[in-house]
Amino acid sequence: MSDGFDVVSEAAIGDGTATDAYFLRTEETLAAADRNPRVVAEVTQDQFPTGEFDLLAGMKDAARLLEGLPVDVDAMREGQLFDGGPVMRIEGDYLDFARYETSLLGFLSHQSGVATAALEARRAAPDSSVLSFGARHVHPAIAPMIERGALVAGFDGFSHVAAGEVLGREASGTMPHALVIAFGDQETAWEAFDETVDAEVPRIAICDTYCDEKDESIRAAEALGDALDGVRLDTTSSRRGDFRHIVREVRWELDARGHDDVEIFVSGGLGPADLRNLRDVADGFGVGGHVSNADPLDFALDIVELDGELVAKRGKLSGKKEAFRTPDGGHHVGLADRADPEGGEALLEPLIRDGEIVREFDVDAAAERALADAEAVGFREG
Ligand SMILES: O=P(O)(O)OC[C@H]1C[C@H](OP(=O)(O)OP(=O)(O)O)[C@H](O)[C@@H]1O
Ligand SMILES: [Zn+2]
Repeated sequence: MSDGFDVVSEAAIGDGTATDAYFLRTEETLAAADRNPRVVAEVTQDQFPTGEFDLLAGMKDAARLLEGLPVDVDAMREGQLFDGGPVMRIEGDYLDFARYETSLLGFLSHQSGVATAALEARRAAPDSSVLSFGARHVHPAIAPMIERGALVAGFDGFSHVAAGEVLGREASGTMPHALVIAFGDQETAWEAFDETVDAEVPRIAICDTYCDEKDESIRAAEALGDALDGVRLDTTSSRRGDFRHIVREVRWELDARGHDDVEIFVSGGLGPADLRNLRDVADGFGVGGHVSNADPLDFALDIVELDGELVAKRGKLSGKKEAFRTPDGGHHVGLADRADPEGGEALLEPLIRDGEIVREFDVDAAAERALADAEAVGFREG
């Protein structure tokens, strides 16, 4: 039992002991029978298209996990939207990768679920600044995964500092209600923040701690003057009412007093519908739980060829398959050794050859792909 935090180590993930016990028993049993068949195994969520697209993420860690194993892997690129069929295909001797199934599916399922939810929010306010704020809702060890999933979906930033160190990005944010409470009043807290925090950090005052949002926003503008970059309204649900009307009132009162340049950021329980409702009156959003609490997707790993023979358990499709994207944004599944009758392009590309990763990973490129593909397929519109 560890005397540190109850988190799985990178070493356990890397050596494959971050796995379900039955895979180690499977290894033992096959090895004792001297069986180690050559297989093709596919990572799939739905065997056939369902009409609903999801966003693929988590591929960097998945590739890192399989790196060095004597397998060949083909996979879709991160940022690809998909609807049915394989997102990854592994070819090799089964015992060379069997134990990695648990972490492989965990890496892909969780970050893809997060990225898919983040894409819903991103597309709800395409011209606004949208930050991932939800790290507090989840186990700290997975904060980098959450924040990376948000970046793959095109989010503008995130709040978790240590995740930023892992991802090589600066975390950002505003100020908590605790700062106002700890100083005893709003002006003292706002002024202390302005006097203390690095000048590069935007001055965005939380303006809903004790008084009405209009009142505190005007006071923040009067207290900080030109130093104020924005106000954040995080109106608690018991007071929220018509949040859109509140934001418009604050905008009106700031502009009426010459503070047109003070931006309005909103946060607190926001989902895609809220962003659609507020995107023309607010300048930016902090989205937490909608992204961080997203359900993982439901990927499974299935053996579909065994020593060259077609195999599949009930409910799955045998044979090496391909996912195709047709020019009209359609997505369908076919056998990999046959041309696509509808002229679609194959989406799986080399990821690992002889144990070596043959692909770069870039979240900005993934985000570009995600936003373009979401447009092409009409991702969850309306
Ligand atoms: O609701 P979500 O979308 O999950 O986003 C997390 C909320 C919670 C938190 O507010 P508070 O709990 O008031 O904390 P703070 O004072 O730090 O803003 C933060 O400011 C976000 O608004
Ligand atoms: Zn708060």
